[in-house]
Amino acid sequence: MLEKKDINLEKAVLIGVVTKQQNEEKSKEYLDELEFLTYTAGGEVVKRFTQKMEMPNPKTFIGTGKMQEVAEFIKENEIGTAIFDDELSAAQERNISKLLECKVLDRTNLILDIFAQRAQTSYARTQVELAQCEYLLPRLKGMWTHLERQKGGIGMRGPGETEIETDRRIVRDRITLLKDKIKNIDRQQSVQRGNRGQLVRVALVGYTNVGKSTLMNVISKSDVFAEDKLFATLDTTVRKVVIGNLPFLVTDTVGFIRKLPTQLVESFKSTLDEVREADLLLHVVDISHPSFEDQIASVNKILGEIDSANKPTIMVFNKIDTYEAVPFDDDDLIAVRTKENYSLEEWKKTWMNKIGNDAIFISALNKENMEAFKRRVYDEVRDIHVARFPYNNFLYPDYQEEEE
Ligand SMILES: Nc1nc2c(ncn2[C@@H]2O[C@H](COP(=O)(O)OP(=O)(O)OP(=O)(O)O)[C@@H](O)[C@H]2O)c(=O)[nH]1
Ligand SMILES: [Mg+2]
Repeated sequence: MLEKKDINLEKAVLIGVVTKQQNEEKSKEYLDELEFLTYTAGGEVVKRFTQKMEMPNPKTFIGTGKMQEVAEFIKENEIGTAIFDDELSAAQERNISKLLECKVLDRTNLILDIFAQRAQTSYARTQVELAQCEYLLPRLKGMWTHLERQKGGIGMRGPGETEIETDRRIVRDRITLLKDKIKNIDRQQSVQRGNRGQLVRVALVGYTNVGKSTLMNVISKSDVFAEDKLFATLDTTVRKVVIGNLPFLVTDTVGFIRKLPTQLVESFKSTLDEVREADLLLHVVDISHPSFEDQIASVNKILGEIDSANKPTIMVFNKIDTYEAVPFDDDDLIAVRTKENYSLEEWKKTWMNKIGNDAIFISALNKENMEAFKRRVYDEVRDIHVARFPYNNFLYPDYQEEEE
């Protein structure tokens, strides 16, 4: 078994950079998200360090002066973990560990660990372990080179090499085994999927924590786990839903995140098949989140990676109950009105207006606007259904409000 990194992060510091591509505001947003990830993993952020630089330092991520400052803070405040807001190379991790003398994690580590903690079924656990192995494999060499150097000299190179090779082989064998295991489960699942027949399939997709599972529970009267932490859902749930007299299947699945580690996208491929095989996507967005537009872009990018970018999609803007515009001071003649000052009505007139019918505004929590949502989904599902079974067209008249 692969050893799971023990993350008992009571006290952590975050370290990020401000670069040309990533201004102060963006950097703050990213660190906010990193803090939420840390909290989800079970940690508490005591302090954030940022440094302005052209680009991250290839040896130590941030500069040595700044690193000294971090090291002192860590010592004085008995910090157990330093978390970097990007993927560190093996060499960077090694160098930094020496300087900081505490556990050093990067964004990918953190996400992998949350997935490991949250995986409930053996299927999810297998997929996470595969991602961990894939993350580890290219780093094994780095883990050993400094030992080799210490041993050094003639005649010592052999054993060092052998150890790396042995370790690599163990991890590679494990990867093969895990892939086989996943393939077996996939085979069983595709049989199950075959049994579901020809019903239209709708998949809930979106950034993590936007309310997919909450919406799933509302429309299918089911009880999927929803929580105000990241990646509450790892396993896929499929429910049969009936609107009007029209039955279809709805899938709730894992949420996406900016820079989702590629190893995870790879190993969750079969979970994501549910999305790939769907007839219609409901792209759920948390409109109350300050960077919801970036989140939409991240989700679209991942949808592209799994060949699902061009599916019929309804944008579901959720959490309208907590949407709050930053108040704009009309008397301030210097201030420029920006997106964060937009009211919901102003937002609706932006690019959202262009997608017209395909934008729905709801609160899954308070069940606001659910009738409009149901009508829109019904119409779309009916069109797909009718195209598939032209002969029972007459069965599905236009949507009529359900009597409560
Ligand atoms: N205010 C408000 N909160 C909501 C709404 N919908 C969901 N939430 C809350 O948002 C948090 C996340 O909800 P989930 O349904 O778990 O989100 P998810 O998209 O399934 O998240 P992952 O499974 O982690 O990807 C929970 O605390 C919900 O109660 C809403 O319409 N308004
Ligand atoms: Mg969920």
